[in-house]
Amino acid sequence: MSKASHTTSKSLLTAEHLTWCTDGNVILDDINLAVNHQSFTGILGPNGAGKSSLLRCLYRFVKPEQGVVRFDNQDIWQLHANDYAKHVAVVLQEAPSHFNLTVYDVVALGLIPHKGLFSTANKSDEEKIAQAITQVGLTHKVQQSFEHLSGGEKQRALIARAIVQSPKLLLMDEPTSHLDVRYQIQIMELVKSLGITVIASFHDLNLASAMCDNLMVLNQGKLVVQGTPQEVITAKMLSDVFGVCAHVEQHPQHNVPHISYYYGYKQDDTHSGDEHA
Ligand SMILES: Nc1ncnc2c1ncn2[C@@H]1O[C@H](COP(=O)(O)OP(=O)(O)OP(=O)(O)O)[C@@H](O)[C@H]1O
Repeated sequence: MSKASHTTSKSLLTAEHLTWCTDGNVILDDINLAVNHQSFTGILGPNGAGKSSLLRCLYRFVKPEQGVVRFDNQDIWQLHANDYAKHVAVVLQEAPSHFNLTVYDVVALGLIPHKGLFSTANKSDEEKIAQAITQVGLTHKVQQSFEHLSGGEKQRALIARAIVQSPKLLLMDEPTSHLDVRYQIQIMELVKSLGITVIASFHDLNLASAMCDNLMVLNQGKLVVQGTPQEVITAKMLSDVFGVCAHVEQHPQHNVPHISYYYGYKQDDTHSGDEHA
């Protein structure tokens, strides 16, 4: 279990001593992290731990009080906003309002950082948009109003928009929160297959374990554990950070940690039966 990160030339994104406060409270407390090119990083942690706040600092929505975030070795606050937007796509928990826009229109918005607001899509752009819509399984909804999609369909449309943007870095805040189990797996495998760098927050720890190369666990604004799923997903971490009792074993298909939660346990039962603890 590693508690420190090491910045290397393989890092696309780094944060050093990142601290963000609001209303007199420290929300992110001296975070250090390094995310390698083409890796898939999961951010875990209990409600209120600071996952969304960290993502907001990484996509330049809020400016930290202290510390620096670097993208390709450049301080993100020294970059022109549009230059950063060309390389970084964001999929948030709450779908933005896109009144009167069809699914096609919303997915096409992914072109704006590259082409500007008023340019029209060419043939290759149109093919890219159509392919992304197919990849997320929304071909039958292409002319439907975005506002009338279900929560999961909106999430998939926004992931298609991110695919069209062709970013180097994709940041996602609980990207599977509205997806049924088939689309949770399918969409995460699609995102993984893009070969880009991904950072996503998860509440589904088994999904994160199966999909991510690296995991970072936040607790009360601090980055308390980081490493591979094997290093991070242990009964001790689940007890210490989430306050739950669980058994961790290897997933039968691909040997990553797989959690079974115990219900109605007494505190003394924690850590029972887990060789990873
Ligand atoms: N703009 C803000 N003003 C005041 N408090 C904030 C603000 N943004 C975040 N917080 C507080 O910071 C803490 C972390 O919030 P954040 O949304 O980052 O947590 P999270 O780990 O994403 O939680 P969840 O799993 O519930 O989505 C919370 O206590 C929240 O109330």
